[in-house]
Amino acid sequence: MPNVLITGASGFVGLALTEHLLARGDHVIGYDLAPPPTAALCAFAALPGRFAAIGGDVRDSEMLGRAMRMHHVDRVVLLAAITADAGRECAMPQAIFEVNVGGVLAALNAAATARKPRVLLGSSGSVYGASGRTAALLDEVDTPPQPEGLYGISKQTAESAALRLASLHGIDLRIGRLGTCFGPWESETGVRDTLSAPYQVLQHAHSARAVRLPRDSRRDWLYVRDAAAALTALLDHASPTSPVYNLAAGFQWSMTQWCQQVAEWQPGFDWRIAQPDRDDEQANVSYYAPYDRAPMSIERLRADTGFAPRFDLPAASADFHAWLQAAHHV
Ligand SMILES: O=C(O)[C@H]1O[C@H](OP(=O)(O)OP(=O)(O)OC[C@H]2O[C@@H](n3ccc(=O)[nH]c3=O)[C@H](O)[C@@H]2O)[C@H](O)[C@@H](O)[C@@H]1O
Repeated sequence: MPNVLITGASGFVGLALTEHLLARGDHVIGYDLAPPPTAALCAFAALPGRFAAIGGDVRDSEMLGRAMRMHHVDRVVLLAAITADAGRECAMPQAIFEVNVGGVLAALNAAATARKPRVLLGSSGSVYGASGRTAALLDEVDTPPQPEGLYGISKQTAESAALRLASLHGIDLRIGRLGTCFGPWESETGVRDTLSAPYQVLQHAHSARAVRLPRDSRRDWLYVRDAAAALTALLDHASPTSPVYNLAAGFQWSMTQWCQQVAEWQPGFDWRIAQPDRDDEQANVSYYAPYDRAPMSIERLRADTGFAPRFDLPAASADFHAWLQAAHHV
């Protein structure tokens, strides 16, 4: 069974990927500043794979190298990130680059001191930036990356810098641009400034607060269990035809459809699109941007790995609801 080191393993996508890999018997070494939540440790203990957590700084190349050598790591997935909003961009611009770019370079240098494991860099659809306003479909070849925020800029920089360093070291590097995830294990990690809109709606619903959407909004929401499967498909692939892949859903649905799903679980759930002319009604769900980003193409991923998402909206909704109930979140 492969030994997989995951940076950012205590985060939203990191926990989902760890669970997915442990379920098939991989050994996972979670490397993160923060410890995994207790609920995740309990879930991991019931799975066939072995899990070990290391508390460490992602910028510390020596410590990463020691962890890779000690655990005979054959695969590395880089998910540690600061997902910044405008406030954090102003407050700590350097830290965003130190972690999102510096942490990636530190891990690649560490990998060069170990058995040169295969490396998968978790990048982001945010690298497309302004292209998302105009393109019909965000494609790895045809769509120019035009990141607008420091987060997207740092991710694009990480992609280019990682490709250069991996080539110098002779390391097998793959890059997966993640779509916008929702689902189990999402929480406020303190370094992710905008929680997904589906999660915000759930938080309001569970606190018996009415939801007022800023507008209806369509997006190619990616259920995090599909994100974990897509990352795994790219990680497993013997010889990808390209270094960069979109990891996305391939279909869209709207936030009003999500509210309808939540209303099925929670009778009496009060939601609507905010009507500012009615008593100055304010929206209480924040979207990432004032426009709907174009969906990401998954044709390259589908053609090369055979990946197909398992969770359309009804399937994701049913699975998420069952998970929330089992975890006593509802
Ligand atoms: O969709 C995306 O764009 C992003 O999705 C995920 O990010 P996510 O899991 O949603 O973020 P968090 O839930 O905040 O997890 C990040 C983790 O990194 C860790 N981290 C962050 C910063 C740091 O310096 N060190 C460190 O270990 C945090 O403790 C946290 O556990 C991926 O991890 C990112 O690489 C990806 O770019």
